[in-house]
Amino acid sequence: MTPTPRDQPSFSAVILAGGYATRFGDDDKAVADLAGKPMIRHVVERLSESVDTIVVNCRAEQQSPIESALEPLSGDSTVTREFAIDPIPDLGPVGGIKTGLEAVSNEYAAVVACDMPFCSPPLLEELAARAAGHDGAVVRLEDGWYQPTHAVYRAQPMAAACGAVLESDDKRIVRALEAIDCVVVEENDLETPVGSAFESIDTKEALLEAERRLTR
Ligand SMILES: Nc1nc2c(ncn2[C@@H]2O[C@H](COP(=O)(O)OP(=O)(O)OP(=O)(O)O)[C@@H](O)[C@H]2O)c(=O)[nH]1
Repeated sequence: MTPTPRDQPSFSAVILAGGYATRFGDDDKAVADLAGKPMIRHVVERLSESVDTIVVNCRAEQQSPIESALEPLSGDSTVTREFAIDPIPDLGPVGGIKTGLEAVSNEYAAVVACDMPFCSPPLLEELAARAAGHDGAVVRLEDGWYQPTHAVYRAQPMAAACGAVLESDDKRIVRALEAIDCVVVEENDLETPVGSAFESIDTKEALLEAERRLTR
């Protein structure tokens, strides 16, 4: 049965902004300019439609530039922003998800990558509704790939699963998804249009292409 909005638990958001963005070059893609605003700001502004608490996960030296990129945020003064700094950098997205979710006080949280400027609050709301009573909801695309960095999780079990994965030999995020009660939503079963929600900006070329679309 399709979940109704009434079933949707309130949720926080974690933005993953760590890592070294090797495909992007020397710059930090989180604060790279996209159509006149830092990329992470696109993500924060979108998520502010659906959540009242945003946890930004990054390395210690990224915090100050990201804070600058997010100030002042117009019209979202009700959104609380916190930072969750990776105790060990470069553990990959699994490490970032663990650190970010451990800082969340809500039972559920959306996890979104900082390089997904077209992330979709309505889609995350659908995933939150589908996750209700479970440990998470993640989309599987037609090509079989999961979209774990535009998903909703119950914070505590997913953080623990990520911790266990980091301790194991197989550090793939799919192992954490298998360890929790995660609802897998096939792309074709989604009620919300996906649009470009899952598009990640990994290179300078992708940034220019996204800029062209945003400014035309
Ligand atoms: N906290 C944390 N986040 C990470 C780490 N690696 C990647 N991420 C985040 O996970 C998301 C997906 O990252 P990827 O594109 O797979 O990796 P990346 O490091 O950003 O880029 P590449 O080096 O080009 O693969 C992005 O939001 C990154 O900010 C990490 O080591 N720690």
